[in-house]
Amino acid sequence: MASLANILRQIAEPDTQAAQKAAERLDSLVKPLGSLGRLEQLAIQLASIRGNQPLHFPSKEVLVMAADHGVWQEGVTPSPQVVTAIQAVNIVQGKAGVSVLARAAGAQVTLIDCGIIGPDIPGTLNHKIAQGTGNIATGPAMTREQAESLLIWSAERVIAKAESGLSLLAVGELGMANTTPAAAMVAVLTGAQPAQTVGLGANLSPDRLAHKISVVEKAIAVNQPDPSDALDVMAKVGGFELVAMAGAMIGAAAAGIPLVLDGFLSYASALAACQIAPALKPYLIPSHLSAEQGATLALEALGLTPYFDLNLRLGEGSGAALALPLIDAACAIHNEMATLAECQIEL
Ligand SMILES: O=C(O)c1ccc[n+]([C@@H]2O[C@H](COP(=O)([O-])O)[C@@H](O)[C@H]2O)c1
Ligand SMILES: Cc1cc2nc[nH]c2cc1C
Repeated sequence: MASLANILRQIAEPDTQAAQKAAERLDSLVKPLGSLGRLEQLAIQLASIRGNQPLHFPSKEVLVMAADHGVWQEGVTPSPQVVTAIQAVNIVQGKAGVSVLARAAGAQVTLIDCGIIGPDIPGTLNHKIAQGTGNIATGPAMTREQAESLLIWSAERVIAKAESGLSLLAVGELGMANTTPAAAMVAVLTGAQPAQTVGLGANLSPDRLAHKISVVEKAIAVNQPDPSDALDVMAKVGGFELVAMAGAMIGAAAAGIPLVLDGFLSYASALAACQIAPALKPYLIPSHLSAEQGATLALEALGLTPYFDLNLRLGEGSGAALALPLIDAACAIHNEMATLAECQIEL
């Protein structure tokens, strides 16, 4: 296993010349200057990541990280814990929201079991760290060693996939109760109060919100995570799938491929990943604004503006999968539109 420092060293700055070339090409196309709005900025960002390679993403993966959470015991979610295992099966069998949306976008779905309670699940990639995390309301989610080795394992897997042809990665997650550790991570990493980062998750009854906030406050008080040490924050108040997503982000940047974010849980992971590796930021592509309370705060802390807001809060990578056609569209305008000159238009 490589060291984290070694992986971080592989993250290159995006290619400013390629970005400049793409910007010039977009300005020459048969349209009023800038009229394709943020699609143009997206094409420029993608070009800066692709460098000399054609602006095209033939091989896309939606990577779903899944695990269970000890804090489920605190009554912070209405979902039975076994839904994590059941829905993992649905995802790999092509029946879940993310499966359908990824299929429509021409992307493959991979589900990594980082710690789902129960036996190994056929069709998933098994990397169980434990049968769920520790309960963050009473102690750490995992050890620092577990967090670091999972982060590195996840980054290395993405690097290996990119070496065998993967050109674009979208992340997603699955884990009953995981909006609780994610809210704790976002609070600690941004300095916000838990009351600003805790939301209703997957339909928690609003009269249980105050309890969920108190669980996050307790998790922070009991574990005392160090806000300047994202690995400490993830180990103490995070979750296996949240660490694995952060690792995938680091791996994508190290491999020079774009990484599409999903919802609130991916924002929490991105905040941690960006603290560990600030150089990965230019590789991140937001998709949607999650409906979870705290989503705007987390995205603002990341300095990212989402591309769409459909009131989604499914997770699984569903919003990230929905952004893939937008990415193809940004490439297509850059590659296929005629120029003003070809059409004898002078502006
Ligand atoms: O993606 C989001 O923004 C999002 C917001 C709320 C809930 N979820 C999904 O719902 C589960 C967590 O919700 P909860 O209420 O059990 O903490 C987990 O499996 C997530 O994929 C996802
Ligand atoms: C059915 C179901 C599917 C999910 N997918 C992500 N979180 C979920 C929570 C539930 C309850």
